Amino acid sequence: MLLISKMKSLLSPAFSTFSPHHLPRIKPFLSPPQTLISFESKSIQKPHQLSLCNSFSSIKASNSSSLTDRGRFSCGEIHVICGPMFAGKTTALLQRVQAEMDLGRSVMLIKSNKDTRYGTDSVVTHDGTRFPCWALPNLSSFSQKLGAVAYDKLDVIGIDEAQFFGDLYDFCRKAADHDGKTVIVAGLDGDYLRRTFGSVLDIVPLADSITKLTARCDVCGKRAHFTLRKTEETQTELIGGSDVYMPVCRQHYVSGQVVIEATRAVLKSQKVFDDSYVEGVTIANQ
Ligand SMILES: Nc1ncnc2c1ncn2[C@@H]1O[C@H](COP(=O)(O)OP(=O)(O)O)[C@@H](O)[C@H]1O
Ligand SMILES: Cc1cn([C@H]2C[C@H](O)[C@@H](COP(=O)(O)O)O2)c(=O)[nH]c1=O
Ligand SMILES: [Zn+2]
Repeated sequence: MLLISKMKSLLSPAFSTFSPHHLPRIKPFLSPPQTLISFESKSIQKPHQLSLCNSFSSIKASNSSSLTDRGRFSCGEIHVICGPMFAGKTTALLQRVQAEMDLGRSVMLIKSNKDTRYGTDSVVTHDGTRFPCWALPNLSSFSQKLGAVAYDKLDVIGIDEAQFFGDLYDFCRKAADHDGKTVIVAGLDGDYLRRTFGSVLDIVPLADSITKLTARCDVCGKRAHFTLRKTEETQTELIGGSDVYMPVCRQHYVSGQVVIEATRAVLKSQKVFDDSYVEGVTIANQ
């Protein structure tokens, strides 16, 4: 009974779901990443966090690595923004990050260094809005690169192109559960074949909220849930924009895949033919 009543006292009101539509429009930033960290800013504890945090504060007090240098344990959160390409995932991430900054929270943005389309110092949306970031090969290097003191003072970590980070699960779990960070993750849930992409879906069980956004089908204008690859390449990871990919509805994904797979097959058999022709010519010339 005691245990049940203690558990009840730990339960806070239901978490509100993050909806990017309720967030203010962001202003583009052109300053270097360091300016995103406001060391003077106070971390804001939302009411729904208080009972849980306070209940654990005595346990956490014995574990100095769980305490911020502001002298108290702060609960973290994980919010996932997923969907196909061109759905506005990066836009929503930047809006959320801007909203956190407006609340005086210190923020840093990370993206994968695999995507160098717009350089390595900014997250850039498809319509050109920019925000300074660090481009990293993995997430585990982040706190070390930032340094323990700066990491401790950081409230919010935004991650773009999350599908490219193999260590996403471990990073998010530690950052939210142990280090008290709010982690906002944007990434593709599926690849061009609609297979799960990287670890984005693995963090769903860890998350406070999941937002799946949709784009507009490039063919018919209906809601697009999928990304069609227009080229013959078949590797999972292939950096590109509208030159390589288009957002499509289910109907146009299915019909588009038929056409593209047939084209890929023709190009492949053509390549086999060309290669054997070149080989034959080479042998004949020897
Ligand atoms: N088919 C498209 N090709 C190019 N740009 C598009 C297309 N559809 C939408 N966009 C633009 O992309 C913006 C969303 O960009 P972004 O937030 O970077 O999306 P995501 O991160 O989901 O790929 C939209 O506001 C729109 O201006
Ligand atoms: C579908 C798909 C996409 N990619 C790459 C293409 C882009 O570089 C990024 C997605 O960027 P966005 O911000 O979501 O527009 O991922 C890939 O490598 N493989 C795929 O199957
Ligand atoms: Zn369509």
